[in-house]
Amino acid sequence: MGGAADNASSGSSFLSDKSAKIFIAGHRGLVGSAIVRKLQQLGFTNLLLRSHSELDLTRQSDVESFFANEKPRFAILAAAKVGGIHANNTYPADFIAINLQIQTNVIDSAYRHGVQKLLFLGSSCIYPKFAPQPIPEDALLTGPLEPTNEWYAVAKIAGIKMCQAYRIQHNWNAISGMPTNLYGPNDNFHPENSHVLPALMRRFHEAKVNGAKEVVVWGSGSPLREFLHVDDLADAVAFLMEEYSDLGHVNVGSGKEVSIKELAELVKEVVGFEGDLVWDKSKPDGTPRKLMDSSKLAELGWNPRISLRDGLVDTYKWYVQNVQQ
Ligand SMILES: NC(=O)C1=CN([C@@H]2O[C@H](COP(=O)(O)OP(=O)(O)OC[C@H]3O[C@@H](n4cnc5c(N)ncnc54)[C@H](OP(=O)(O)O)[C@@H]3O)[C@@H](O)[C@H]2O)C=CC1
Ligand SMILES: C[C@H]1O[C@H](OP(=O)(O)OP(=O)(O)OC[C@H]2O[C@@H](n3cnc4c(=O)[nH]c(N)nc43)[C@H](O)[C@@H]2O)[C@@H](O)[C@@H](O)C1=O
Repeated sequence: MGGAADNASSGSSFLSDKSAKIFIAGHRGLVGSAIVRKLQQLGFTNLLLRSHSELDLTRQSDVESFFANEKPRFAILAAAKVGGIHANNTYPADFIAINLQIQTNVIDSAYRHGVQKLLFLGSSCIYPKFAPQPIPEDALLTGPLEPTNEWYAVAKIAGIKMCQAYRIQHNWNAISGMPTNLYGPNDNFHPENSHVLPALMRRFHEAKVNGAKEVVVWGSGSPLREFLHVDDLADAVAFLMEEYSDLGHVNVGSGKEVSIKELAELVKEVVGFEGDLVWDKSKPDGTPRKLMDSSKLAELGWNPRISLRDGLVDTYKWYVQNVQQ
């Protein structure tokens, strides 16, 4: 089968045809739902969406049939097995196998069935545990990974390499964006398996409602993390679909880092919990520092807009209206 074509650099503009059929894989998740909101705001009218129960992306023949029948012009891959430090550390087989399956099926079928351009999403955990800070794109594969998420990272690195290989061999327009830690509406607020920001928002909220005196926070509080609101990420995705068609992956960060202790104090304040923090040092800290160098994206012309405080206020409002019992 021939595949899409042949024309990695000169495909027509993403933004110029608002009736183009665009497959957003994972449209009910944190990232996929933000991309849907963004594309709808931009006026796109032909979004192709399938829930996990309608199309299991780990099933190769189902994915192949789906692309053969639907023939989307663009594909954005925001479906993945995702979780925080505890989930990554507890289910290594799921994190490597499911992610390799989903991304291999989607990338290969998209190529075979004429998708003009595909965007793959990785994560800042692809970089070595002790990468130089801020982390430039070329730090990839220069040192050992952080053990709590190496299985997920290996799958994501394979996704980047698959996009590059299809571009090199087939001249196919597949690009990769590497977001930093994200948060916002439709996040996963599971008490153990989620990322730190939604986990703390839920824990502080429940403590406030129940009149608890203390909230437990994992680790030492010293690790540094960079957070980006998912609406900024969705804006960057639309930007990259329009402006970027090249081999190298692109970091997408806010450029601002906070310690987990500072984050916990900020979430506590936004939620309005007035008790104390207790640190559970039996839980892993993970990577000590993870700030990406997003200057490549800035030089292309994109910058984030939403501050952490504003994003937290917005996310807590959404949480109270949509999640809490
Ligand atoms: N959240 C973050 O902080 C970061 C996320 N990213 C990346 O962004 C992307 C999206 O993450 P995020 O939105 O947070 O994750 P979510 O868990 O919120 O969403 C993932 C989506 O993928 C779908 N999905 C999972 N497995 C399958 C499957 N077998 N078949 C079909 N659909 C499936 C899920 O559906 P269902 O829920 O029904 O299973 C869900 O809609 C991922 O690639 C992730 O690596 C990168 C950096 C940071
Ligand atoms: C996006 C990224 O997400 C994961 O990496 P991570 O950045 O380490 O993610 P995290 O949000 O789970 O933790 C950040 C820090 O916060 C501390 N922490 C405190 N209290 C809670 C807490 O209650 N829950 C969680 N999850 N962490 C907590 C926690 O101990 C750690 O020091 C990767 O596995 C990988 O999947 C990936 O790509």
